[in-house]
Amino acid sequence: MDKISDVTIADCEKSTYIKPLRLTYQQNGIKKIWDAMKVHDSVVILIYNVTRHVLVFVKQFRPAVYLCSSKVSEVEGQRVIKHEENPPNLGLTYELCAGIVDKDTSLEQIAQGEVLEECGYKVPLDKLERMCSCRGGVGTSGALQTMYFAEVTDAMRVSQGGGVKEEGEMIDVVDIPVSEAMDFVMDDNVNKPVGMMFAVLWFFQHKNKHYSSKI
Ligand SMILES: Nc1ncnc2c1ncn2[C@@H]1O[C@H](COP(=O)(O)OP(=O)(O)O[C@H]2O[C@H](CO)[C@@H](O)[C@H](O)[C@H]2O)[C@@H](O)[C@H]1O
Ligand SMILES: [Mg+2]
Repeated sequence: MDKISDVTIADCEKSTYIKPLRLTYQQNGIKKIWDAMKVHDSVVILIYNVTRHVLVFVKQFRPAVYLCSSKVSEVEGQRVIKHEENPPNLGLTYELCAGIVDKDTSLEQIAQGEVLEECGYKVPLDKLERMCSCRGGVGTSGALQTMYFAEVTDAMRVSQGGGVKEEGEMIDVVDIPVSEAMDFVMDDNVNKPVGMMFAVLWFFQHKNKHYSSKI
């Protein structure tokens, strides 16, 4: 379990990752205001390890999830989250391997890099199958998320993954047997984004019959 401590909260003045903006516009002649946020587009990858018939997910501490689930206190005029009262697992999530689109390369190349960095599998570009794309956070950001499927084998595992250490990433790779995947994504006690649930359903719809017949 990650040790989280000394959590303070401040307004976000300037960020590389998010930019809050206010739009004014007219809709059918009615004046309106909407507060929106510019964030990076992203890629996510559902990884299926055919050697062991497991789906490969990542587990990490997500500060935004921790913030949403925690009680914020004030200590000497400073907003804080007391880790003694708000256990770090409130912010732990299970997700698909994912990354933001912050480089000027193809989405497939970004996806390939994330699978290697986060999960340790070296996947050829032509093994990345585009699943679909969708909009995230339609009320606030509306960023585009492109989803891929990658079939991997144990032989393609070249490292433990875990994220880019120099960037401070701390990611656990979690294998879930296909036979347990539905129960896992439907478990309300497991924090996860909706995209992960969709991807598992997609897997059962489009892939699992094909693999089951080979076992
Ligand atoms: N807001 C922030 N504040 C500070 N540092 C930040 C930050 N956002 C990113 N970073 C830094 O940039 C790194 C980028 O990480 P990734 O490219 O793996 O994207 P991530 O998986 O977080 O989000 C992707 O995957 C998740 C899960 O699907 C999607 O919700 C999301 O839109 C998508 O970008 C992080 O490790 C962190 O160092
Ligand atoms: Mg990531």
